[in-house]
Amino acid sequence: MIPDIPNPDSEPVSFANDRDALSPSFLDHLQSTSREVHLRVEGGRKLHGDVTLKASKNAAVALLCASLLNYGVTKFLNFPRIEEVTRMIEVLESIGVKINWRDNNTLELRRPKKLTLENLNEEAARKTRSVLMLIGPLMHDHEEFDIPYAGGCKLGERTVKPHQYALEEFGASITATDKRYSVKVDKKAPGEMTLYESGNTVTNNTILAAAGVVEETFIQAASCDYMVQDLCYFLQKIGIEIEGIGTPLLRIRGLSRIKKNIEYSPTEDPIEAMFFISAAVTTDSEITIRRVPFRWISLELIKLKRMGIRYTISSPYKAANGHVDLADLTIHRHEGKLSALPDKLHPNVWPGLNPDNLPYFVPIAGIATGQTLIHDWIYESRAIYYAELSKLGIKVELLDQHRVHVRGPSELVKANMSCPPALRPASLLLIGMLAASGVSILRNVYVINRGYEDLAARLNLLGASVEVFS
Ligand SMILES: CC(=O)N[C@H]1[C@@H](OP(=O)(O)OP(=O)(O)OC[C@H]2O[C@@H](n3ccc(=O)[nH]c3=O)[C@H](O)[C@@H]2O)O[C@H](CO)[C@@H](O)[C@@H]1O
Ligand SMILES: C=C(OP(=O)(O)O)C(=O)O
Repeated sequence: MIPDIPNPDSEPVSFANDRDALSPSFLDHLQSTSREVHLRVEGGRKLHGDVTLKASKNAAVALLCASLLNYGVTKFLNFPRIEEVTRMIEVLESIGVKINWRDNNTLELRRPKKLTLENLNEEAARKTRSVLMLIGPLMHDHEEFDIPYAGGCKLGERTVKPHQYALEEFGASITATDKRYSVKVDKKAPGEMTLYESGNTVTNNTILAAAGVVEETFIQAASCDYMVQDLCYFLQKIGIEIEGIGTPLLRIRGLSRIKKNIEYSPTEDPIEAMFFISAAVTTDSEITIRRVPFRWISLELIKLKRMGIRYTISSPYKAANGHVDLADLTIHRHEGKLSALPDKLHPNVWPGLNPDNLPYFVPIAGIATGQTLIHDWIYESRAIYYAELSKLGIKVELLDQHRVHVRGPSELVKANMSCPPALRPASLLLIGMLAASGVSILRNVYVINRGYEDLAARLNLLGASVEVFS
């Protein structure tokens, strides 16, 4: 019988009505971090010039967990210096991994023979959902261990069941005791298995478990999203056989021990690309975004084109990992000639519209003529945060906890606001503030810094005026 394990994210998000959900005191209450860094945004400026994308948070955290499989030196190039990576580094260092930044974006890691799991930094671990992906690699050399409840964006209930069910196939039994997952391992090879959900972190966890099994594992209903592909390319480089990358059917033949000195460059972030696209469109600016993994946002680009956004794409070239096609994307000015899509916008697992890119359509819809229905079915309460944009003048009507109507065109106005405890919704406020004339204040931006490196400086190079203060 499968033990029922509680989900830490099932706790706090239940809203009596929209007004409760949007009140500043409620948001302040939800804000969990003590690192108080704020932004002062002088908005209403046109952006210009070009910006180069960084690698993604979501591949980076999976790669950090994967580095535990390697007893040699793992060197990651082009690695993002973001809060989420810092939290995972704190966790890995606390269990004995030697980690150094060799230069600004080169990270070197070497695990010890024996990890000191009893010293695991719980405070850092509880701030990220990615610690769940430690279970897959740790299963290979530990029969019993604990992982604290995972954190991450607060978006309503986020299930951990798929992780439990998938890892059970490899012989892990996971129970919850005192805000921790206790894992007991009696290792076995599942052969063929099907994931309970095609989630990204669960797919990565399963791949990391399969990477230590010498028999072939055939995984069905795998996520084929970008961070899964990046993880697979890294694992291939350290000697794991993987077939089916970019498809829901993965065949993996692992190794019992890996000791290699290896270098790997994760791919540029398709979600950061969408952040800059949304910033350019909302401020009606022309900018060039360099190193865009454009095939990972092809559906997003088609939707934008149908709304009237004009863009040009350079000839493709390869990412540093030699696998992913990149191009430079120029977003042209629309001069107010955008129209709402007649059909609803909704996310899906790849190759659908990326769940983390959906939010960036809210400000865009806000300046387009007409009404857009945005249906965020993936998360239980992320749509509630979209209504925060109404404080910046965008007409967002919350229909229920998953759906909003956005009516445009709107004139954006300055505001003084706190970040909600979710990365993409918080970054929407920054986009709105860039477009609103006058000085806006965005308080406590830790949640944005979880996923984007040096955003204020990079926006300022594009002609924005964003000052960081604490
Ligand atoms: C570190 C990392 O990579 N985080 C990403 C990852 O989180 P992660 O993979 O952890 O996402 P979750 O497991 O929380 O899944 C997100 C939501 O989608 C639902 N769901 C997912 C798959 C599915 O086939 N059916 C389904 O209903 C889940 O029940 C959950 O409510 O994927 C999310 C969805 O793209 C992204 O927002 C996160 O940025
Ligand atoms: C939901 C997100 O992240 P996480 O899974 O790390 O909470 C996100 O990156 O938008």
